[in-house]
Amino acid sequence: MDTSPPRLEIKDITRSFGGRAVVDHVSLTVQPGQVTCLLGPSGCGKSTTLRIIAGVEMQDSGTIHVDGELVCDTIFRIPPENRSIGLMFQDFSLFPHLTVAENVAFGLRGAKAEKRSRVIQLLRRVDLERYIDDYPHQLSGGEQQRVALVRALAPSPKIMLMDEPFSGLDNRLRDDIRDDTLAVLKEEGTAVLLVTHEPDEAMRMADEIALMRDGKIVQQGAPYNLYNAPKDREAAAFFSDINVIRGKVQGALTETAFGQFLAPGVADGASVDIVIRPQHIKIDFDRQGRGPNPTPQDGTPARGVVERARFMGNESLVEFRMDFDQSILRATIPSVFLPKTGTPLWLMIRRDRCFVFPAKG
Ligand SMILES: Nc1ncnc2c1ncn2[C@@H]1O[C@H](COP(=O)(O)OP(=O)(O)OP(=O)(O)O)[C@@H](O)[C@H]1O
Repeated sequence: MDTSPPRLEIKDITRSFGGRAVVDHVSLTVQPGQVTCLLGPSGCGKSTTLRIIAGVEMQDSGTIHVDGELVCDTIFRIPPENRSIGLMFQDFSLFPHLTVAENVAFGLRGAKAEKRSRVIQLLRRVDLERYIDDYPHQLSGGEQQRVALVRALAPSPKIMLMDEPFSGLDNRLRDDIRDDTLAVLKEEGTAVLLVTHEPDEAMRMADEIALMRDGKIVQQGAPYNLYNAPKDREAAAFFSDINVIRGKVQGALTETAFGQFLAPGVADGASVDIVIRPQHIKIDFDRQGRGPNPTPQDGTPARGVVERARFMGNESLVEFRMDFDQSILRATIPSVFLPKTGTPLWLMIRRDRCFVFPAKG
């Protein structure tokens, strides 16, 4: 078993502005070669956490360790430039008056020949060696971003902090650059803490996601754990559109139009939200009112009438007005399926893919 300390460890970090805890007892660790994403909505405190680790913002309490050594508490503080931390932001601001080579070499110390060889090695790695003597304005946005990446990596930082580094790039370019960036960071063995508000980006990049809300980390784990076992309704909703069916609990069960659902540990009379993602709703035909033949796993079917159907590219999104309470439920189907408005259809929900949470409010 590896007993070496984490590359980055922050413990119980808190920071308040005007009496409001913007970062509220945040703890996390990142191992070498691991990418951890701090994921959360705008304003939840992600960037402030990153700025504290970088050393440009002071925490009110808590500690930061790198490879087991104290970097910062409320008394002792290693200055930002000595923390072996690379930074990469959305606004990647290369120096316009310096060539690509000079930009990449900017944070490097040592002999000229040595620096040049590290610059060439890195530019070759991101397939940009041919631009070595060009100026940033001669490069596309994606190329500039790759130069910014290798500039940050040039001094071989132990940790890379990235704040929405890809949000300035257009969609298709972004996927390629994300994958390239990830490959380079893994190869260099850098520990990465990446801030993003986009769940897709976090799922694509992260070994581990720390989901943040109102200054706190509410759930932490591998992307599939957060997606498949969200802690609450909001965590489920952060990763995809959701449908919510509310029910009252009696004897640890709740009765709905889709049949009974288990609600263990919830008191009699309390309400629960049954959360189901649109891709886990099954659709069947009406067959002149005879309806479907559900399997035990599908549970009881409930009838709805198509409100509207749209083709989304790789799936169709169908909205139903449900007979039982006139609420709207949304289902996605991975093909072209565009029933006419007013068509009666039956819906079943995949019980193994439902989440039951105590209702709030
Ligand atoms: N220096 C400061 N003084 C006062 N308030 C601040 C300061 N820095 C951040 N805040 C506030 O703290 C909250 C969290 O900001 P932060 O930038 O960390 O959030 P974020 O999750 O990174 O959001 P975004 O994705 O929009 O950048 C915001 O409400 C912000 O206005």
